[in-house]
Amino acid sequence: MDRIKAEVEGHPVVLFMKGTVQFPMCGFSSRASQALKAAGAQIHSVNVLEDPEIRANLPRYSDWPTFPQLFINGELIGGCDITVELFESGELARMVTEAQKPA
Ligand SMILES: N[C@@H](CCC(=O)N[C@@H](CS)C(=O)NCC(=O)O)C(=O)O
Repeated sequence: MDRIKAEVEGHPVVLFMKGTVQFPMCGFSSRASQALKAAGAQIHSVNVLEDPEIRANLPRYSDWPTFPQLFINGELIGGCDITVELFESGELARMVTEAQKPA
C-alpha cells in the first residue's frame, strides 16, 4: 500500500497497466495509454504484470477492480472507458495540462 501511495503521489499522471506504453499487453491498457499520449500526458506507467504485489493490492487501494487504472494528481480517474471518454470530450487534455503545469 505504501508503494502504491508513493507511485500515485510521486508523479502527476500515473497509469497502472498491463505491459508498457511502448508494448501494451492488453487492448484496454493500449487504448488508455494511446488516449493519454494523444492528450499530451507524460505518463508514468507501472506494469502490473511485472509486479504481482501491486496487481493484487491496487484494487483494494483504489476500490476499482480492473486494469488499467489512471491516477491524476494522486486521485483515481478510472479505467480505459473513462479515460477514452474524457479524451474524446477534450477534458483529458485539460486535466493533464493542469496537472503537469510547473508549480
Ligand atoms: N471497462 C474496463 C475494462 C478493463 C478490464 O476489463 N480489464 C480486465 C482485463 S485487462 C482486468 O483488469 N481484469 C482483472 C485482472 O486481470 O486482474 C475499463 O474501462 O477499464
